[in-house]
Amino acid sequence: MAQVPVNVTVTGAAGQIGYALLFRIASGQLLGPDTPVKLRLLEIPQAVKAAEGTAMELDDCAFPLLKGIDIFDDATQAFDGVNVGLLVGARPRSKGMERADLLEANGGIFKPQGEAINAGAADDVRVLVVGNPANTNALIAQAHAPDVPAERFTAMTRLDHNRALTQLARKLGVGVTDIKKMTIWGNHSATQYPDIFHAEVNGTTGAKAVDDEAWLRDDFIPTVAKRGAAIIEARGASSAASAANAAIDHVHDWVNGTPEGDWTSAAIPSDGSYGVPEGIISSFPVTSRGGKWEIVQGLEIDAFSRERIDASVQELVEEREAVRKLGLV
Ligand SMILES: NC(=O)c1ccc[n+]([C@@H]2O[C@H](COP(=O)([O-])OP(=O)(O)OC[C@H]3O[C@@H](n4cnc5c(N)ncnc54)[C@H](O)[C@@H]3O)[C@@H](O)[C@H]2O)c1
Ligand SMILES: O=C(O)C[C@H](O)C(=O)O
Repeated sequence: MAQVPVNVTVTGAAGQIGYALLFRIASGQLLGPDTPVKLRLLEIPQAVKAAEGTAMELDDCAFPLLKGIDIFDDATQAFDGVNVGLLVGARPRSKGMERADLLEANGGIFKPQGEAINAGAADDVRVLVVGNPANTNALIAQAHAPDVPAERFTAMTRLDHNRALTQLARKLGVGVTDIKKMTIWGNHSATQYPDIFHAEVNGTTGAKAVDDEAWLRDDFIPTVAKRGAAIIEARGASSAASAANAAIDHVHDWVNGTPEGDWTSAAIPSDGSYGVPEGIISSFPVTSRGGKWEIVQGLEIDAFSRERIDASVQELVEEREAVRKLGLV
């Protein structure tokens, strides 16, 4: 029997991440080679024409799995029947903008999108927020979708995870597939903490294999945490193909499961594990089984890691306070 297509809604579809993402979704890389998809693209009215151009190109690829493309400038319509929501479109920080202004501007996007998901999403909806500040935007959307299980709202730290894998692999002269159990903790921001104490590399830990605390502290952690800014500096635009790639990885693993003997990183609502206050959407080491993320339990956290996890989590708590004051959560 022919499979029913999965509805994938992508916001910010005419943006640079959207352009790198849509073709990979349509080719089957998001959900697998046997799963047909229908794309529902959401854009602001001024960018609908550009989204139409991208849709023409998608048509021209004749992807066997792509069963339809609809374009909207209205969130309620775009999220009607959505199974997978990729919330990419966001308001970037402009010159002179304070953090509270940025959070408020994004509240104007993620509140109505949360409401639209609540109103029309399919029962199995899964949401990945990519648009920055991703963790807190996810929290805002979640707050306005009370009928959707809270754990269906996640934010992307998979790009940070992948960046950390490459940096460590380079340092050790190994392949990225030789490294398992990398972890990103906290916020998708410069306070994030990439943790190699639990990473496994050819029978030892990442930290022991490196055996160089100065490199870890002064090179690895800041390189990973500030990589987004370094890309903007070099490219004159923020990361796009790598961000799209990470979004594909996140949803693919969420739906299909993480490999045995490994884990990944995703920002998911905290259940209080590792002293992270319940409810904030923070990055953890996670596995996915049966379509659900689970936080890896029982890891020993030493003082070096504790300090860094706490700092990033504190930033998330402050962002939650700020959006609470704005009445957004
Ligand atoms: N979490 C991560 O790892 C990560 C990595 C890279 C970029 N990002 C973030 O992803 C976001 C998108 O990046 P980009 O490079 O594609 O930006 P972009 O400016 O190229 O595209 C954003 C698109 O979103 C659209 N948009 C704005 N408001 C919208 C709304 N209310 N509904 C629907 N669409 C809307 C815009 O019209 C634009 O086409 C940014 O916030 C960026 O900071 C996150
Ligand atoms: O868009 C940004 O500010 C950077 C982005 O989040 C990234 O990590 O590449």
